Amino acid sequence: MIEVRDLTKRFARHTAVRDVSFSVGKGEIVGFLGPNGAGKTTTMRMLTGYLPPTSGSIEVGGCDVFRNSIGARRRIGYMPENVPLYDDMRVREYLKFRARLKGLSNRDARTRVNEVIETCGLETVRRKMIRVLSKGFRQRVGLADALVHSPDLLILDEPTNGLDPNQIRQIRELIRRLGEKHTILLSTHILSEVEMVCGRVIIIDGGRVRAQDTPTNLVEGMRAAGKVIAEIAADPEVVTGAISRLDHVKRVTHEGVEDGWHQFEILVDSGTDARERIQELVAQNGWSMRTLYRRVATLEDVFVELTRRD
Ligand SMILES: Nc1ncnc2c1ncn2[C@@H]1O[C@H](COP(=O)(O)OP(=O)(O)OP(=O)(O)O)[C@@H](O)[C@H]1O
Repeated sequence: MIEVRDLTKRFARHTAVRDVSFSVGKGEIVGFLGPNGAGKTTTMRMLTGYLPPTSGSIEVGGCDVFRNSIGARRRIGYMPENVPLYDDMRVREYLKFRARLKGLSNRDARTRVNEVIETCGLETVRRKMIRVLSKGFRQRVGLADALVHSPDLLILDEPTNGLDPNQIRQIRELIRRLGEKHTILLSTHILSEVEMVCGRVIIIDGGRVRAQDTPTNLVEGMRAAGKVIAEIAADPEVVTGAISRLDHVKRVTHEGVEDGWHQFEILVDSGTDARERIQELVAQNGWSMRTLYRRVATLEDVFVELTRRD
């Protein structure tokens, strides 16, 4: 459904997106993750044809987004980060207006608007002015707008941004339902959301793709790399230095202290387990230790590991 090849976008001297390539198959729900400023919005704006790339190519449903922009846009429903709505229009009137702008006949527009109002749970507010809607309902209107011309592909830029936990859950459920009929590319900062709805994840940072895989494979890869947590009552600098010198230990981070017990996070090489050697080290030095366990990795660990700045 989406084929992105060597996509680059430069703004004056700043390169926001560099040589990004990925594809999204029909029916997939793909999470697009990255820290602030990673290049997610810039990439999504290029995918939807709003921003021309400096170089590279994008095909959506077999149409080149720039050479055949009308064909591509017909297949794309885009919900930008801050949904621009007309506050002085009523929900139904606004959606009808948008449907007509997207080329639907008067009759088709009426039918589709009724359908998307139902799909997006907007029945109770269909006659309300957009100005009076809560943020959750505004997001639904944005989604209904993205859906009104029956696109195959939905591109959603932080659809749950700024919503309360109940609204987040409702929008997430809606996205999951939409995923039964549509291909979805979705950017978000909420990693638990990605684990719940996305079959695959693309992580970008500094404008480059750092990883793309299923959430499970990413987490498994991380788990294989392994993290051990230890709480030791001894000088943290001495402990950090000694553990760092053990074989297969990649990094030791002093996480904090509680009642004299210093907590350390120890990253070890794939397939190794440093716990026995840490135990020996603690015994040899006569330190006290109250915790030593391997920690199960989460998608958040993968994200932090791939995008950390130090
Ligand atoms: N029109 C522009 N002119 C100049 N620089 C820009 C422009 N748009 C974006 N940038 C820069 O490109 C980089 C990527 O921005 P982008 O908005 O794509 O990031 P993002 O991953 O969507 O971040 P966020 O999660 O904060 O929305 C940033 O450094 C940003 O300042």
